[in-house]
Amino acid sequence: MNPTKSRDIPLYIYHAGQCDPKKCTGRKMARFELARLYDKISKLPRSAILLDPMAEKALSPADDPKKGIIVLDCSWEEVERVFPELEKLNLEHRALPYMLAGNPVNFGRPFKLNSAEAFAAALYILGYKEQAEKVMSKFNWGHSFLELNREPLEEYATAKNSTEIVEIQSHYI
Ligand SMILES: C[S@@+](CC[C@H](N)C(=O)[O-])C[C@H]1O[C@@H](n2cnc3c(N)ncnc32)[C@H](O)[C@@H]1O
Repeated sequence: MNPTKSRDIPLYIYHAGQCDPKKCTGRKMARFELARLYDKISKLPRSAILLDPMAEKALSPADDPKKGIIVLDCSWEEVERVFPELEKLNLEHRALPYMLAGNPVNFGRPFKLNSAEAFAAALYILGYKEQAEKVMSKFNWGHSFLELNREPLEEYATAKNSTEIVEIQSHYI
């Protein structure tokens, strides 16, 4: 049993200004006041968790999200160029384990989540399931992302640490 945690975790987006504003999930989250949007790296909070697909360590329930979670909203073609710009901030870089995108742009593609999916997945793994559902409720495909990944998400949420996350992930890849 892994009860859901009640207080919401602060969510931050560094917006690199590379996406189509009409399709951008980060901008939509900001409009609904579910996340704060920044266009300057210097304004981002320190000691938060940065969701980084290239990080060596996987996110796990052992991570402390109280200082918040940051997503870098940029084009997938630019991730290798933009992520190093955030190195100087001393953030906790974490990769999300194997999950499938549920959004129409990348439906069914492993690991390539959009910003809203990345937040929802991280919140779910960290035990903030209600907040994860709230984020996904603003998108008409949001429910399908959670349904598609419900089984691994439930398992990831029971892991003790990053090593266990990688072990669980190996059953899905
Ligand atoms: C590259 S942007 C693309 C945003 C997209 N244009 C949108 O409208 O949502 C997605 C961001 O979500 C986070 N993310 C996505 N998949 C991830 C993964 N497998 N591990 C860690 N972070 C991930 C990263 O912060 C990544 O930069």
